[in-house]
Amino acid sequence: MATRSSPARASAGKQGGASARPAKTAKMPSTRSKQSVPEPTQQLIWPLRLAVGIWQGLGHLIGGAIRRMGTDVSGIPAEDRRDGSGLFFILLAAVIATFEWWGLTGGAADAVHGVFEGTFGWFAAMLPPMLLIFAILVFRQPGNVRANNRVAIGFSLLVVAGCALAHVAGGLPNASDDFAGVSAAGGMVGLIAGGLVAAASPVLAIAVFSILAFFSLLILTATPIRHIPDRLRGVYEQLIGPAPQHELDTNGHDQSYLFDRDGLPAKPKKPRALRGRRKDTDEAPAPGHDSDGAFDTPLLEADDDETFPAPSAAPSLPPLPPGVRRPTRDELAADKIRASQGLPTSSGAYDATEVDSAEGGRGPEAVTEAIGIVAANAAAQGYNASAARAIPAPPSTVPAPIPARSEQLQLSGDVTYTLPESDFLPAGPPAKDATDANDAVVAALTDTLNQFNVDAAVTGFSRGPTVTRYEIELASGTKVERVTALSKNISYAVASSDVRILSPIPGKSAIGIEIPNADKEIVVLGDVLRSANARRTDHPMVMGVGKDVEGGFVVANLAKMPHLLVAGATGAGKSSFVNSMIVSILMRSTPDEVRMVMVDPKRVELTAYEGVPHLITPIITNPKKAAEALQWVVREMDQRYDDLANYGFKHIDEFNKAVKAGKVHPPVDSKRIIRPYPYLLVIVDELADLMMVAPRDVEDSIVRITQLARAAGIHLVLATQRPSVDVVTGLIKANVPSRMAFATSSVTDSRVVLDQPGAEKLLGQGDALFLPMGKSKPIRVQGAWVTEAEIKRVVDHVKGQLTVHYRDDVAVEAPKKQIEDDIGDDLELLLQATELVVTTQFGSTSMLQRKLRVGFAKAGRLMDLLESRGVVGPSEGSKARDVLVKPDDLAATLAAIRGGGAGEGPAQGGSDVGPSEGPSGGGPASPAGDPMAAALAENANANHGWGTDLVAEDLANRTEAVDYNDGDDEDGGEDAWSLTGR
Ligand SMILES: Nc1ncnc2c1ncn2[C@@H]1O[C@H](COP(=O)(O)OP(=O)(O)OP(=O)(O)O)[C@@H](O)[C@H]1O
Repeated sequence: MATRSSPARASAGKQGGASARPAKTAKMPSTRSKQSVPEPTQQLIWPLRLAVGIWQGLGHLIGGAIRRMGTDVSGIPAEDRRDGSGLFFILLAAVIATFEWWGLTGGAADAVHGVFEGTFGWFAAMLPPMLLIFAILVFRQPGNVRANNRVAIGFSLLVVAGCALAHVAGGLPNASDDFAGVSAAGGMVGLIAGGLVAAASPVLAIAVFSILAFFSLLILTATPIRHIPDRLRGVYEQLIGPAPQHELDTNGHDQSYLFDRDGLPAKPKKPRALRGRRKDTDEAPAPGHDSDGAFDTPLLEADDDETFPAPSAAPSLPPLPPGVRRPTRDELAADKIRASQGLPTSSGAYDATEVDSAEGGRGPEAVTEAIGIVAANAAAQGYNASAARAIPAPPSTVPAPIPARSEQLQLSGDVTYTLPESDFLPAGPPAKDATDANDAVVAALTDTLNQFNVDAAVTGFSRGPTVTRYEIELASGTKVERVTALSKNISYAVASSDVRILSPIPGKSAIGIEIPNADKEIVVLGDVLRSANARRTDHPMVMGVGKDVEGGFVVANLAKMPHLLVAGATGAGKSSFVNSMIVSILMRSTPDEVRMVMVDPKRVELTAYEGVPHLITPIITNPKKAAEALQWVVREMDQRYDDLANYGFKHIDEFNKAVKAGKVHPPVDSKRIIRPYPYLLVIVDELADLMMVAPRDVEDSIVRITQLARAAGIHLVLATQRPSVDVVTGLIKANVPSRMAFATSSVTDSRVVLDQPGAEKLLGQGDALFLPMGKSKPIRVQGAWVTEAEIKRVVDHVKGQLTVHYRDDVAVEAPKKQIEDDIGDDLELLLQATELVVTTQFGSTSMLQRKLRVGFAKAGRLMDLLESRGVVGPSEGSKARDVLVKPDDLAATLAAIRGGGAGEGPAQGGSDVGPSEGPSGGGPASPAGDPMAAALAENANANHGWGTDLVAEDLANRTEAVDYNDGDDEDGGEDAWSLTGR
């Protein structure tokens, strides 16, 4: 390590203190670059300009059509397209086909034919399809330079090998006396390549060029040699059909039908550690062991074959030219224009105004300018930017559709359900591996390290969508603290206050410095769902989370989280995340597999989903009703546990699997139809509103659900913009193991969410720290973005498939009655006490004693009643209690207490979640000594639904047997879950 000296450090070091006088040298390039340089096309004479214009127009026309074919990739920004080149290859293919395939003759045609044939022999006829394939790649993925280069190299080698073999097969003609023979064989290419080797031995030539042809095919298909058997098997299965023995996971989902990024069945996993991958080394569970695998994690990670090339394959960055041009200014300008034109940030991602103020009010142009100045300075000192290389990002997904589900999506009621098409979520612009802004930051960091004589070097960086992580390696004997102590200077050098230092990068002997990109990129949900990670499984609870700092897609299984807390300040990206989550579910699951309860006290965030058949109740906007719905979830959970216990299963997945296999039978005398239980996802998009209304009830329900619901297939997602201890209480936190922290307003809030600082330094707008259950270090991700138009398209499709059937039992059975009775004759006193406590905002028992002239015991009782109604917090010893109701809400609180006291508790008003006139009071008289019958009776009484639909006769029978007291329930029980297709 001590002897390692990168060119960057060595050269910059030699310059010594030169960097101490940056102003003079730095100004020059900056001033120069401000002069308006005419566009290259403007300098051309007009006929030429016209020709260029026509060429580009034609290119865009053809390119646009090709991009819309299959998976729509028309979102590629205009400045990233290479349509002119694509058009060139298409025309070349057309010209060669005209002469070589259709044999156009006479005059110039003969000459052209002579050139092609003379050069490539009869192999010239093979060129058009190759050129056409290459043109399509250039049109559809112009940014994927690495893949395009690979294909170009593959084709070139194939042509050389083909021509050489044709030359040998043509009898090794000689150019001087038989040029016609050369043209009829492998042309000049064949003569030169094949002739040289064949001079030694024709057999050797055949062997060499056959091997070369074979390798060129491997290069073209990006197939490492060791993967050849898998690929062949994949091709075989594509042609003949998959092997029959598919393994099902415990939920009955096919686990063996997994896809790699080429759409072929994936190969078996290899130990990740051996491949030297930079990401976390958690091994995803083997297929078929989904729910009980050791080291289980909610994260889904893809196989890591050639998708992570060795660092030596990394493209070296071009050195910064002297004078440093500032293309990021253009890129930002283009970004802003795109934003203002709604392309592709059409629904507000990175609003143009927000781009302007992204860096502490100075604006990204100022940042870029500052970075450019430092870079110019470093360049003037001989800095060589190629010392630090872009660490190749995980592959950007080759647009491929979300794979068709391997099972027949047959719903109960004989309804065939079609999941939304993959192209409902279009592809985003291709990710960039490195930009000039990254070079400039590398230069600035190197400069800073040199200025402070720290023996360290920037050895690489990995670019994510919003931040880039630069890696710094220390020479031996250099303290880590020497770099971490420079955090303020680094911030200064790169002109960003949002610098985050990771020491070390988990799993690496390197310091990571995360710096926001001046040119951020949007992570589109469609891309995340099409990534190899997401395509590994068709589990219905898998959601697209976003992209990590290394540019890898982050995909997680909500069923394994098993509960998630989402927190962050206003505008940080919570609702966008919740939208991505819901759309992921709608894209991948049927209503028979996943049902949702949505709680949206803000009333605007989730309205788009009203009426989707995955809902079990209309979207709940009233916090009080939400608290009741949570109590229903607890009852549902108990219900499921009863079934698990009665039938002897430990997890709902096993129960469902057994039901699907026909192994679960109801008791002989019952006509109960047992169906699989769907997963139940409960989404609360503002926990604080619920905690304001009924802190104790809500906390109790949440704690009960989170402690037990995993096995019952019930999962909670709690979002809040107020991650304070009164909202996210210790008990809630202890039971919600997975966390998603968006930018918080303080380090205290970050600690509440993550138990560690970090979230306060996030950038907002979807930048987040994701801490899935079982991980100790959060992963920095840029959340996936889904536009309103995409949401609408998916929702319309889903609603078109099925009519929603809400359950009518998601309500509470008179829960407050007992408490209301507690008030007894003290209603007036309680109202006065409420008024007193709320107006003074002082929750003191002795104050009640004095002002209301009551004894200590009475005052204490009033205070307990106030606590039970959420007016004051719990007792804190001798201190006054917290008052939870603001003076503005006094009238509503008094009305609620009055209503409750008069025997019309809030639960009995019109309910968001259905009428509460379900079976009331007392459990049914179950047939003595028959636990199964008792459980069934409980089903019918408390919870007519899920996998336990009862046919009408059965209900009628048991109405007699169990004193079933409400005829309405027969209807409810019968059709609560029957899904009618359209
Ligand atoms: N993943 C993302 N990618 C790009 N931009 C995003 C992303 N998430 C959020 N934004 C930007 O941030 C804005 C605010 O996001 P969002 O409404 O989700 O925040 P929020 O945390 O839910 O705020 P509130 O609590 O006020 O509802 C969005 O309008 C969008 O411009």
